[in-house]
Parts: sequence; structure tokens; C-alpha cells
Amino acid sequence: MGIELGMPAFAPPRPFPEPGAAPNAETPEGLDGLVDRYGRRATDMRLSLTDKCNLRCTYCMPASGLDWLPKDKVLTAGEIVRLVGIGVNGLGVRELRLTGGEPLVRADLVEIIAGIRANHPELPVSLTTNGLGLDKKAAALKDAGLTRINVSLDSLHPGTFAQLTRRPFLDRVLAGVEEAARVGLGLIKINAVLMRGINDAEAPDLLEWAVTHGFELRFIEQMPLDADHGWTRDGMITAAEIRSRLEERFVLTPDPRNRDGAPAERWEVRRRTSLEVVAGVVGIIASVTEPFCADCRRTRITAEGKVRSCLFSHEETDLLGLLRSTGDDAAVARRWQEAMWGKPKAHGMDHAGLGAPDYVQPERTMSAIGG
Ligand SMILES: Nc1nc2c(ncn2[C@@H]2O[C@H](COP(=O)(O)OP(=O)(O)OP(=O)(O)O)[C@@H](O)[C@H]2O)c(=O)[nH]1
Ligand SMILES: C[S@@+](CC[C@H](N)C(=O)[O-])C[C@H]1O[C@@H](n2cnc3c(N)ncnc32)[C@H](O)[C@@H]1O
Ligand code: SF4
Ligand code: SF4
Repeated sequence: MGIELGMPAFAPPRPFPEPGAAPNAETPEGLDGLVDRYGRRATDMRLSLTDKCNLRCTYCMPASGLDWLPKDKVLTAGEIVRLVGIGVNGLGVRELRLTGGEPLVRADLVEIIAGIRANHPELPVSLTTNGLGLDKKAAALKDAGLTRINVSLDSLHPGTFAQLTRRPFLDRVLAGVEEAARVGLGLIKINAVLMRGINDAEAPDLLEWAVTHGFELRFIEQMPLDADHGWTRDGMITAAEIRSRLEERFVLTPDPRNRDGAPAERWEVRRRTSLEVVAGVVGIIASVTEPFCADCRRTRITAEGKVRSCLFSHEETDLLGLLRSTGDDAAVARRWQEAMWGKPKAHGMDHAGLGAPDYVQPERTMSAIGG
């Protein structure tokens, strides 16, 4: 019997539990871990190491850059290691993502990873990076204990890459990806944001390149987190469009592995010219059109030590002041729990709706939040 190929109809999104408490209810005493009013538990810690970046992706940063934080306002390596310890030992954090801004611009990145690894031998620690400088640092990152890496790459054409990032550095990013693969930095994931009329037609070529090299490509729907406020609901490329573009050359079938709270919905990829062979896997992150907030497991800390319970939060809770004024880790943990208890239901609101009339874009851009 032949295998059935092709995309099935979509299952309805997981229903949201009713909130266990009113939005402004006090945080209960004796909470276990980073739980919120909707019964979600954050176990995935995303820590921004810096707000600085050496690219200027149009969907993220303004051409002129941003006013960078002064150095004394940014978490030090020691503070980062301490915060991760509080999360892992006291609050149920089970995986760590280092991000930014561009984490590779931090001169003490290897020291940070080694410090975390020394305290947590089993913790999965991954890095999301634009890949600039990775060719020089991949081996040291691996030796320090980095588990794996996601590299952002939107185009394989130098001109299109330069148009999207406002910098002519495609070769350097490719060299970084190659070196990360050479030193064995886990499964390499490649993140691509598709922009209409710029790189959307390139989607099948990007996928061909990724599966040929054994990388897992993930297409990301553009979210309204850009400094230029250029996002529109109609202008963005939706997950449905991405799937149908890929179907011109590939057949996608749902990856049977459990999604397990991941933003990416994964698909097995077969080339139309060779249907018996699974060539690889592609993920599609449909934050706008197929939101996954009901199963969100994320807690974010910005480069200046503030908790953001949601990517789209309008509120932040400072931990840096407390970290610097007290050696009492329990007090820091309690404040972190309070911040997470108030986590909004979805997209920074108590209903899902990116681009809905009542949606208000957060002041910070993706680079300043920590993507
Ligand atoms: N709505 C929403 N989107 C997110 C969130 N976290 C990540 N994303 C989107 O997913 C993209 C990829 O994030 P990464 O940090 O590379 O990786 P990941 O998706 O968390 O996951 P891994 O598969 O574990 O590598 C980001 O650029 C965002 O566009 C989130 O908490 N909420
Ligand atoms: C903010 S960056 C930080 C890490 C690193 N500089 C990089 O580019 O990988 C993390 C991810 O966010 C994604 N991103 C940035 N702005 C976005 C937006 N407006 N919508 C969707 N994804 C975005 C990027 O493509 C990148 O994969
Ligand atoms: S997406 Fe990453 S590389 Fe691009 S501007 Fe934002 S922080 Fe920099
Ligand atoms: S938008 Fe907020 S609630 Fe939804 S998945 Fe992202 S961080 Fe979680």
C-alpha cells in the first residue's frame, strides 16, 4: 500500500483554559515554579545577552540602529550565571536559549556558557544568532558546552541578503554555518523570515539548500515587532502561503513527533522527484495566523535583567536591581514568579489578535526584547 502524502486539514487550535484568577489578582503564596493564571508553566528560559547587533534586518531594527544600553545596565556574566541558577534550581527551568540582539557580539560569551555549563551539566543550552563571527567562535562555543545553534538566514542571494539585513555579509554567515556544522554544534536550525516581493519566491530554494546540508529550516511569520512599524496583516506572508509555495516542489506531511510546546509546526519533506525518501524536516512558526500561546512555556529575561512574561508584554519586572542589592536568591525567585503569574493570555493581551484593531505594538523592537 502506498503512503498517503499531502497536507491534511488543520486540527482546531488547543482550547484555552479559563483563567484561574482575575488579571490583577495577587500572586498566591507557595507557587511551585513559573506558573501563570491560565495554568501554563514556563520551563523554557530565553535570555537576551545584549541589545546590540551588527545587522539591521528591516523587520527588526531601524537602519540607523538603536540607542544601545550603557554597559553598567546590562547583566554581567556573573549575574547571568546566577540568574540561570535561580531558574534551574528553584523555578523549574529545563532549557535555556541565549539570544539578543546579537549574542556573538558579547566578548564574554564563551565564559558565560562555560559558567552555566559548570553548574548545570545536563541543561540544554542553545543560541540564536545571525552567524556573523561564528566561523571563528563555533569551536570555542562547542568546547564551552553549547548544545546547539539556530542561525538566521533569509536568503542565499547576496543582493537579497543585503537588502534584508542592510549589510553585505552573506558569505560570512555561510562560513559561520559551515563551521558550526564542522565542529558538530548539534542539529543546526536555520531561521528565515519571508518578506513579500523580496525573498518569498526563494522559499523552495532555501528548503532545498537546508535539506541538502542536513539543517532544519524554519520559516517564521513576520510579527509586528519592527522598529519601523512597517508590518501589516495583509502584507505578511502567512504559514498557509508558505506551505503552498513549498508544495510546488516538495510534499509535506506532518512530522509524527510530539510538538511539545514548540512554536514550530514541523513537516517531513519529500522531493516531488523522489517521494519514497524523507529528505528532511521543515518547521513553520505561525505566530500570527496559527498562534500557539495556549501551550506557551516561555519566560524571557531582557539584557538589562527584566522579566517579560510574553514576547508582546507591555510590562516588565526588574530583577537586576534586586540581584545587585541582595544575595537573597529566594527574593529574586519570588519576584520572577510574580511577573510570570500575570502573564497575558496571548500576544500581550487577554485574547489572541496580532494586528486586530485593539492590538498595540510593544515599545521595544524584537532585538531589544530578545527574540
Ligand atoms: N509568538 C511567539 N513567537 C516566538 C516565541 N519565541 C520565538 N518565537 C518566534 O520563533 C522564532 C524562532 O525562535 P528561535 O529562538 O530561533 O527558536 P525556537 O523557535 O524557540 O525553537 P527551537 O526549535 O527550540 O530552536 C523567533 O524568531 C520568533 O519569531 C514566542 O514566545 N512567541
Ligand atoms: C531578534 S533575533 C536575535 C538573535 C540574532 N540576532 C538572530 O538574528 O538570530 C531572533 C530571531 O528573531 C527573528 N525576528 C526578528 N524580528 C522579527 C519579526 N518582526 N517577526 C518575526 N521574527 C523576527 C529573527 O529572524 C531571528 O531569527
Ligand atoms: S533579527 Fe537578529 S540579526 Fe537581524 S537585526 Fe534583529 S537582532 Fe540583528
Ligand atoms: S505571544 Fe506570548 S503567550 Fe504567545 S507564544 Fe509568544 S510569548 Fe507565549
